Amino acid sequence: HGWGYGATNGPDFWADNFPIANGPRQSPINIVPKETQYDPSLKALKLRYDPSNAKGILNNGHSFQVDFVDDTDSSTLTGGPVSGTYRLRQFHFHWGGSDDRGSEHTVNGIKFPCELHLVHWNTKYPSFGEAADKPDGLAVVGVFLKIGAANPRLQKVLDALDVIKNKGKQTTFANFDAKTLLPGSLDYWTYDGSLTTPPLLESVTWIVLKEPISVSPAQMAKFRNLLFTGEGEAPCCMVDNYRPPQPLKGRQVRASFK
Ligand SMILES: NS(O)(O)c1ccc(OCc2cn(-c3ccccc3)nn2)cc1
Ligand SMILES: [Zn+2]
Repeated sequence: HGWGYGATNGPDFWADNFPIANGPRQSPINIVPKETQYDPSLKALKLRYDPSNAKGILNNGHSFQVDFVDDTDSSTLTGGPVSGTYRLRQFHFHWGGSDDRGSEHTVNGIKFPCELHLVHWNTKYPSFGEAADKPDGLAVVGVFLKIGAANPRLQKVLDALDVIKNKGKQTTFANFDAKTLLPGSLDYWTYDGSLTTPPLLESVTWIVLKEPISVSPAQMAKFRNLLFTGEGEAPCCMVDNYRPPQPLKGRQVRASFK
């Protein structure tokens, strides 16, 4: 049976098939703001997303993701801690079975109910797959979701979930502006890390935004209606699909803000 988030295939078992799980630059981490270092040389993050690049929405059995056409430089990340141009490939979320947990990164040990990941790959490589195992191959922007007022920007995504309830289901998802999911401030923390799911490749420059966006309890309930399981299998709710924080192992976390 493949990796997952269950009692017999969850994060504590991943090292069996993916020994890099115990590597030197694993993600997520707990961010302790007082131990981060403000770096005045860090540039402002520049995110330019073209809504027409949105392609589809897929339940991949671990989360759901919105995939983007990434054969041109029309949806990119530049500036921030990276050099060069990174293309938006997909975004997805991690969330808990209740509002007290669900994020992968934590801040002073605090868990948020949900965390959004916008996944980009370095165009110095020919494709996502080629970039995915290079130390500077990927850049993921992490955005915390905090319980509050319903977030209208999430609604189009949440309304699509009913038709992708089961693992392997997908549907078209056109004309979506991922920029609408970003908070007002692009202040960020950044550190060198990894994919937070197998294959756990140590290829990610993490860019975690300080300001959360809002999500309501009713909207969180919609995430929890998804299933890890395929049609015809005993249904298992897609919840708690987050890896806990990993050892920092001497890494420095830099802040783009004072
Ligand atoms: N949660 S997260 O944002 O850290 C995150 C982001 C992206 C992920 O991609 C997994 C993956 C790797 N590959 C792959 C394909 C071809 C060659 C090598 C790898 N395909 N999917 C996993 C976790
Ligand atoms: Zn993720």
